[in-house]
Amino acid sequence: MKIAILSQDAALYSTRRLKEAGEKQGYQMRVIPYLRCYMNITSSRPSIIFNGTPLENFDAVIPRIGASRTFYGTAVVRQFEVMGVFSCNESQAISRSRDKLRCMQILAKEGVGLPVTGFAHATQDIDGLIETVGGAPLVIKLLEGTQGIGVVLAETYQAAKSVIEAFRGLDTNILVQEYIKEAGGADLRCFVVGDQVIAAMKRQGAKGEFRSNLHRGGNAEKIKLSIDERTTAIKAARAMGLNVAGVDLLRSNHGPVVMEVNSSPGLEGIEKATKIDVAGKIIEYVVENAANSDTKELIKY
Ligand SMILES: Nc1ncnc2c1ncn2[C@@H]1O[C@H](COP(=O)(O)OP(=O)(O)OP(=O)(O)O)[C@@H](O)[C@H]1O
Ligand SMILES: [Mg+2]
Ligand SMILES: [Mg+2]
Repeated sequence: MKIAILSQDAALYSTRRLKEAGEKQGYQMRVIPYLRCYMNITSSRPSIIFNGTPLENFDAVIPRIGASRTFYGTAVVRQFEVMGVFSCNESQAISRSRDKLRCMQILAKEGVGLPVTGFAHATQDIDGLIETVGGAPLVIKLLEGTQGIGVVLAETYQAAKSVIEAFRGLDTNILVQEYIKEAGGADLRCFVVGDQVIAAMKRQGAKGEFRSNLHRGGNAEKIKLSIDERTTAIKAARAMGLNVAGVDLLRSNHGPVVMEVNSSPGLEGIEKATKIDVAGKIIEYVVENAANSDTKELIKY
């Protein structure tokens, strides 16, 4: 079996581990920097060309598309799909999950627990927006933020109002969210492969920090999930149509709530915290499903 890892950087921990795990299981692994591929999209025999040579005879692809590369990255994944190659996450599902708002709308519709959340751009009715999520304290987020940057805790009504006004001046999209104080500055990363959570860790923010991001000085440890947490993570991944997903949960008074579903979850933090061979489990899933899939019959792009 021949498997392509679509990744811009062969030296990244996740890319290296997937390649290594695949080779260890006896498969032919190749890292393809997708931005350097071009495609013949009109031919009746669709192809992808890399370094002057068509990429042929692949049985499966594992997309590791960077957040800022979603458009071109998903186009390459889609091209593999029209060529009949199995992708462990479909291009459609990756695009869907990259839009945080779309993600929450889908999860809400599917009955997955979420923090009470409002979404706004330039509302004049700031009081109404604050009331929607039950008043202060509340969390305000820039939709485009990452690694905890652009996530603000407003403890009082006045602070919330000032921050929303300031963000409104930036002409940007904002999320206003119920503050889950009882989470105690921690979140749970549930790593879903197929219909199972194969590894889970708890990330705890630095002292006095409500954001648990490892980039903000948090630390991670292995954790055992409750059945409710496990079910929520699996349901969230399924609602998004993702076979491999990192689902982030908060432990709230009203049960587990989903903050985010990631379609290219990193392997380093979770493998180091749990000592689980996550890369190996992804390869096993890919091999089993590439063999059984008949992607040629499906129209799913
Ligand atoms: N409503 C909330 N209540 C309590 N804590 C929260 C809430 N929202 C976010 N946090 C904390 O802040 C951290 C960062 O928030 P979030 O994950 O939404 O943004 P981000 O990490 O910047 O975005 P991304 O995950 O897309 O990179 C979370 O991991 C969590 O610990
Ligand atoms: Mg986050
Ligand atoms: Mg994220």
